Amino acid sequence: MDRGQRGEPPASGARLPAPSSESGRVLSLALGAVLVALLVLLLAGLPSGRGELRTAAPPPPDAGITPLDCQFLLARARAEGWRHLELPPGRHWDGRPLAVVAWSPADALVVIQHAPRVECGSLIDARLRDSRFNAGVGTVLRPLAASGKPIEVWISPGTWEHWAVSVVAGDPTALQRQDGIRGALRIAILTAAALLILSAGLGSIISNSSVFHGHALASGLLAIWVAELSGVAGYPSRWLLPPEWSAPLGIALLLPVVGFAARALAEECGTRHRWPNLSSGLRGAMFASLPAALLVALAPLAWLPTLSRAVEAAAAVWLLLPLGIGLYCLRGAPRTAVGVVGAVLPLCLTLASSNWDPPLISAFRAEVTAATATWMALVALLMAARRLGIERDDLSRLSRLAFTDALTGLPNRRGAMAYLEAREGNGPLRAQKWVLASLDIDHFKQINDEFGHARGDQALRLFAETLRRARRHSDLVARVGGEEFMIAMPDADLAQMQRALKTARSDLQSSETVRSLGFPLRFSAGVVEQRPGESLDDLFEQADRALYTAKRQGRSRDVLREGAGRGSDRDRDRDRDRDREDQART
Ligand SMILES: Nc1nc2c(ncn2[C@@H]2O[C@H](COP(=O)(O)OP(=O)(O)OP(=O)(O)O)[C@@H](O)[C@H]2O)c(=O)[nH]1
Repeated sequence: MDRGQRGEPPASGARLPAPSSESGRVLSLALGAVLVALLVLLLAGLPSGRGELRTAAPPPPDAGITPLDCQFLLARARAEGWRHLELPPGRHWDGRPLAVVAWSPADALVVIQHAPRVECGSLIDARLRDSRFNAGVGTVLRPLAASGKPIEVWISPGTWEHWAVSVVAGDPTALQRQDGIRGALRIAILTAAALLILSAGLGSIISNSSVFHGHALASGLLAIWVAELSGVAGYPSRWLLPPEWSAPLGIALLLPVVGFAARALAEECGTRHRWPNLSSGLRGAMFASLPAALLVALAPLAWLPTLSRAVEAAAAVWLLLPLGIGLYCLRGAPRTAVGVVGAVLPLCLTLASSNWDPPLISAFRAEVTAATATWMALVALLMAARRLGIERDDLSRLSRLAFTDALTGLPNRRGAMAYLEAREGNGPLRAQKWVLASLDIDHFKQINDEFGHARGDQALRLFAETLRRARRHSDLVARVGGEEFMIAMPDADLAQMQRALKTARSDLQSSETVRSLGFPLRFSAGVVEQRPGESLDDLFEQADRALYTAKRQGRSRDVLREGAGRGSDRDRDRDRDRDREDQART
């Protein structure tokens, strides 16, 4: 018998198995809800298919719109040499009503002139000036087919110059529809970003993991960036940041958004283990993106056009890293690789396309950029939730293994202690009192020596099975040492324990399987009932002492504890010596 272990206090570091991937599941559900909400919003935001033309309405009186002197602006545009476009007759108009709309994520003044009519507005408050167009400065003209004069559009130099203001002319109904889609898209993307913050925040609270804290912060920055980029931050009046911050932040926040996602996605491919230096570099770049964004936001306005190009180029190149890492891990972890590449590629292409401006992206540039960045953040969060779920499951499996005895499948000493400690707390499973039996197979060494270790193992398994059958459903049976077992009965009395032990003994005697082992399987037991105020440590020690007594008295019996006090070390040493003598005689 491995007695040394008997008197030890329960392992204080014993932990219950970790919870399963609950937080991962909650997050997946939350993100699923994000996608559904997006779809619903998009459908609800689309203009109706009846093709009705929205009519112009005066701006609401409380909108704070200062009237613009369009003639003055026209003179200024000519004098300052604003960007000038001409829509000549014939190709663009033929006498039917014609809509002309200018839009851009950045603010700019737009003057639309078809002599003698002049319309003007700024892109920021355009939607308040003309209710027919929500996402840009527009007007509806009815130019005479015979008129030889072109429609002229003047655009002031903007802060995001390479995001050229798009000017479209055509059927008013079609253009209003496009304008409606644009507005719906902007709101849907912003809603997705807001829901991302909620999901990541929820993940932070549930898991208390730094991974989700980071995602929550990045989602917050993403939402501000999307709101500014899409112009939703100025609708119906500015609600997020003062207008002078719109362009600087719309440019600068791309850096941390990309920096965080690049690092998070690269980590999904196990970068930290494979290329620790690269991982540290990405981490450093992620943190550096915050002060870099601040510097860009504080830079003089005149620098912004150049900085805007530089930021987008840097972001596109930066994203090549997770893209490359994702492609590299295609072989080892194809699912993760598809996730990483699928997350990064759309934004990468969108940013890179600013150099050749394909028409579709050009027309919806702000929306496509915001949507692809939100998509990247969404997939990064989903992947993190999935990975954390898998890690938790693995941990849970590992701790189950650590708490279980491999030979018999019973809880081991650590598992038993964790279980008993958990039931000592104030939870609903709290037991008022325990009855404990310490069991030890008699002369097991002899069995091993005579019949071999394999037969010994078989005997241990049979013994465990017999105890399992003899216990009540609520009782704990554990293998706490080599041939040492334990039965713990919550809220029971001594008689119940004695009955269970009696059942086990008679089962062992009558069992054909045990007989086939070729030797009898007997055990000794020390039984104790917990007294008020008695700790589990004390209870174990008392059960231990009772077991020694049972061994000393000739084995194959149960001994209830005698007296209430704890035995002295001298008593125990004396018992041990006597026991050794017994063994030698046997
Ligand atoms: N087959 C097998 N034997 C084990 C296992 N774990 C411990 N043992 C053996 O169990 C025996 C325990 O011997 P002792 O502690 O001397 O106890 P005992 O022979 O049962 O004597 P008493 O307890 O006094 O009746 C040792 O020979 C150990 O090698 C196991 O997993 N499988």
